[in-house]
Amino acid sequence: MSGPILSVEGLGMRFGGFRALHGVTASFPARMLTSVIGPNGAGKSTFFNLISGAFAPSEGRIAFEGRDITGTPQHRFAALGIAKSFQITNVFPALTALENVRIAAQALVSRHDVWRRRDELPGLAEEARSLLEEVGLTHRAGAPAGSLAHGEQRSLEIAMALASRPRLLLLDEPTAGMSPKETVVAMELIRRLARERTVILVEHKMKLVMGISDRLLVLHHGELLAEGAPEEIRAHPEVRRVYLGERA
Ligand SMILES: Nc1ncnc2c1ncn2[C@@H]1O[C@H](COP(=O)(O)OP(=O)(O)OP(=O)(O)O)[C@@H](O)[C@H]1O
Repeated sequence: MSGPILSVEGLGMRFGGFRALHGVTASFPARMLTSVIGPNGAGKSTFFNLISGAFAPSEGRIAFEGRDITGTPQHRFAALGIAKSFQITNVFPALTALENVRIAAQALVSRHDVWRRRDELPGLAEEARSLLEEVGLTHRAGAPAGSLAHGEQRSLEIAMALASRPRLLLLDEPTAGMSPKETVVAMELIRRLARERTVILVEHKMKLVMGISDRLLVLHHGELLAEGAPEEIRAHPEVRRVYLGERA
């Protein structure tokens, strides 16, 4: 097994006097799918916002590939090799699926090539097509993004996140609002994506991620309650008590 791609030490976040997250120390192995789960209010979104740079932590450190990135502004994350896809649908509805991905890819390339017309940048259309293929949307390339089904739009957002060629992909409740059928497709996609890169997934529904995760972290009341392989988490008495509740 290779070393951790991301590690957090004593990570914490306060909102005014309220401690939403406290003392979380954990490592995320490279090329694995780790899910961060926990009941309502456990601190999952706060944790996601800290490791994706949306908030600077009130306490603790974050290291990416051995480098301290604590407090790095969010707009620098893509250049570091970290991308995220949000719960909120984030596509340009009037543009085609392909154009949406091409724009995401352009945003990175054109930063280094400001004099050229953006639509002339070489290789971008091909790059966008291969990203659409990776998320299973080739057949929808020419469709306006706004006409895609909800699940397809979420896959499109993932393709846009992949445009920065991240080594670490962060996903916040990627199946929120999906039908059961769309959820199955999304889970298969995420599992496939995790073969090529590291994925950290934040999810409320434990059952959903048990089958696809290599490892799980369980948060409860803002603290790390447990971590381990799915079978360890499933059998963990504290997790069963706080999370599975009625079946404990
Ligand atoms: N901006 C904020 N200001 C004040 N309190 C906050 C803020 N964001 C989160 N909290 C509180 O911090 C705690 C953890 O919230 P968080 O959203 O991280 O949990 P969660 O595990 O994602 O929950 P859920 O599954 O319900 O989305 C909650 O009690 C929440 O009310």
